[in-house]
Amino acid sequence: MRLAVLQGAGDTGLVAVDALRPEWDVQRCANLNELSAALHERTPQVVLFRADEALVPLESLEGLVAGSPLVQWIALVTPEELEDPRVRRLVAQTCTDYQTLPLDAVRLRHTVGHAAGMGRLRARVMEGVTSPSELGLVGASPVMLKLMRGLEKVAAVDAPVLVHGETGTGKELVARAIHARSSRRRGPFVAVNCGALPPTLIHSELFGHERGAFTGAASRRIGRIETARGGTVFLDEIGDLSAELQSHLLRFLEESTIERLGNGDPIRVDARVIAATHVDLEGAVAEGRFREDLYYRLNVLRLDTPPLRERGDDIELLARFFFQRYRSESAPGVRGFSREAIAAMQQHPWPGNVRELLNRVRRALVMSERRLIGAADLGLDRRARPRRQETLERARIAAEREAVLGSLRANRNNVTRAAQQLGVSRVTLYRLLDKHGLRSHGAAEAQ
Ligand SMILES: Nc1ncnc2c1ncn2[C@@H]1O[C@H](COP(=O)(O)OP(=O)(O)OP(=O)(O)O)[C@@H](O)[C@H]1O
Repeated sequence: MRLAVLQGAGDTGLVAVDALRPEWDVQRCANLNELSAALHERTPQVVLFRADEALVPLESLEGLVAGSPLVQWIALVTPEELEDPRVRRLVAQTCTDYQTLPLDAVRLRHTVGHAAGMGRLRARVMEGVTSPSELGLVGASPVMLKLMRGLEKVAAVDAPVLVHGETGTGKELVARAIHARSSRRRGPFVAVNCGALPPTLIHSELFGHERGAFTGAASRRIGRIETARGGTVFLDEIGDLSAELQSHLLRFLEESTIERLGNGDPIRVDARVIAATHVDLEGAVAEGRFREDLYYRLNVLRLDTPPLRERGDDIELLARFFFQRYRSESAPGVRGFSREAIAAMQQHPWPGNVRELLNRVRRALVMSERRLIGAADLGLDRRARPRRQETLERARIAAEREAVLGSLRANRNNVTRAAQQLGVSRVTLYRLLDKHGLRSHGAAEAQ
């Protein structure tokens, strides 16, 4: 069995670790980079680490733990270190067990053996469920694990898939993961954003055209669906396709043939379609904007990417993951997130989902001037955000403006009559007109 040890500064008690040999194949890691490499290359079942801030920022360590859900982590701590609430949290929330220093060889052997057993048990529970990180997806929340299970199932078959979810929830990442786990993984993965191109261009983008098919078509062009031959084509924002393109796509799904613009001959193409949408396609069908037959054809295998606000602790996991990924862009010395920043992230509604989180963390990495990224660095400082009272205030101002405008309209811009109707003096009404920038409405001139 394999064991990795992240050594601490001035470590004592490593004799006890060495005593685990030869039953355990022990690898010593001098720093976080070495441990990270060991996790990828040798996949140890158990990691022993010193919760030693001098060696490694605890936040960074948490990020590493998050990325290796099937490894059992055992903290080696002094009783004093356990007095630090951050150490306590790390141990309680992420570790299988802990040992107090100085190490006792017998107790250590028992603990790592027990952790290895726990690891096997956990692996069996997770059987058939690929860990999100293995797919490039970070997350351990129940909604993400459900998505993973669905992803495994759809990857095993070859039918079209519909991925539905709010913007920035990882639909493309999910599509890539399906492709990577499918029998087509050696073929190409071609992504097209159907909403990003004007209707005139999207036709030839998807299906290609022959030379001279339209003015400006100087040469033949192979469409993206054809380019995905043997692989997967990912059609993002499928709800934006025109009626004509919807029928071409339906034909492709039913007959596996396409026609290039300017040439009526059907061309056989073997490519799997994964479509994505952030809009409710059922609604679009009801309104006649999306073909019902195409919808049913796509909706056979459907996955929903959950909004970030429903992923609980994944928010923190993802933040630490992005922190690690973009760390090199940061000012030196930035070591993690403050507790206030974590709390602000938990409370934020994340309308832009994972993409928004990624952007906020990246920006904070560049902007932060302190050791720990604060809520303000993430743009989530509650003091800087409008408070509820101010929102109410804005609503009152809007209502006031509406009332003034309505009364002026009803009284054909006669200020005297409007003032009477509103129950204020003319002077007050003029003040209100100035306040709301309504003098230009012609009201002031009308008496
Ligand atoms: N679970 C995750 N783990 C790690 N990175 C993620 C995860 N989900 C999304 N991301 C990252 O967030 C960004 C947005 O993801 P992606 O482009 O897949 O979202 P989308 O739902 O397809 O967005 P849109 O609706 O705007 O097309 C990408 O940089 C992606 O790598």
